[in-house]
Amino acid sequence: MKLDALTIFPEYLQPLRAALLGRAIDRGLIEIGVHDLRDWTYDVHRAVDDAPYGGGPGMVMKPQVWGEALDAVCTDRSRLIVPTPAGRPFTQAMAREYAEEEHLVFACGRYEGIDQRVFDDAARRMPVDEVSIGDYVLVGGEAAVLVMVEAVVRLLPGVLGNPVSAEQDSFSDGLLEGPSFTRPEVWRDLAVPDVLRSGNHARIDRWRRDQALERTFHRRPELLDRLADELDAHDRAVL
Ligand SMILES: N#Cc1c(-c2ccc3ccn(Cc4ccc(CN5CCOCC5)cc4)c3c2)n[nH]c1N
Repeated sequence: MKLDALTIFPEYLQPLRAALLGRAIDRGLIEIGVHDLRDWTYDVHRAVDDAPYGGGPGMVMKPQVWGEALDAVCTDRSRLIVPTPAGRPFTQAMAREYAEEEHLVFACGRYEGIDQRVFDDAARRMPVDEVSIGDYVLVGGEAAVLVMVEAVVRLLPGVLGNPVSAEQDSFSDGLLEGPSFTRPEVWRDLAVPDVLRSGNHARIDRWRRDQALERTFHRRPELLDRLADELDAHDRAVL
C-alpha cells in the first residue's frame, strides 16, 4: 500500500516514520510520502489561504494550490481522505475498508478548512471521503491523519507481530475491550482475578465476555443497541 499526505507542516507527520509504521516501511509493506503543500505555491509569500467568501472567522485554504498538489500526487487508483470536523465518523469498519485500498492520499487542512471545490473537483476522478475522528475540534488535519494511518496500517498483513489481535479487536465484535492483567499475581494488594489463573479457558472466555458486556453497558450503551439481536440469554442476564 502507498500512502501520501499533503500538509503545510510536514514535520508534524514525522511520527509516521517511527515505531511500527517505520518498521512496516523498512520491510517494504508500505510506502509513505509526506509532501509540503507550499511546494505548489508560486508567489513570494507562498500563500495557501485567503479570506472566506460570505465573511466569517479565520481563513480558508486556496483551491488552486490544493488542485495542483492533488493533480501531482493522485493517480486513477487513489482514494482521497480529508479529515474535517464536519466529516463522517471514522470507524474500525472504515479502517478495514481503507486497508484494502492501493493508494490513500490524505489532505491535511488548516485554518478553517479547504475550499469545498477542491473535493468536488477531485470527486470527478476518484473516491473522496470527508472524515472526522471525533466530536471535538482540532487545529488541523495532521493529528487525525496520524490516527487514521495507524488504524489502517496495523490491519495490513505482516505489520502486527500478532495478527490475531487485529481480528480480535474489541470493536470487531462490537464490544469494548475488558480489563487486562499480567504478572505479578498481586500488586499493591490488588490480585489478578482467580478465573484468569484457573486454566479453564471456557470459564475465562465467558468471564472476559461478561467484563466486556458490563464495560460496554456502562461506558458505551449505544453500542449494545446495535448488538441487541446478537446477545444470547446469558449476555442479557449479565446486563
Ligand atoms: N478529523 C478531524 C477533526 C478536526 C479537524 C480536521 C481538519 C482540519 C482543518 C482545519 N481544522 C481546524 C478547524 C477548526 C474549526 C473549524 C470550524 N468549525 C469547527 C466545528 O464547529 C463549527 C466551526 C474548522 C476547522 C481542522 C480540524 N477537528 N476535529 C476533528 N475530529
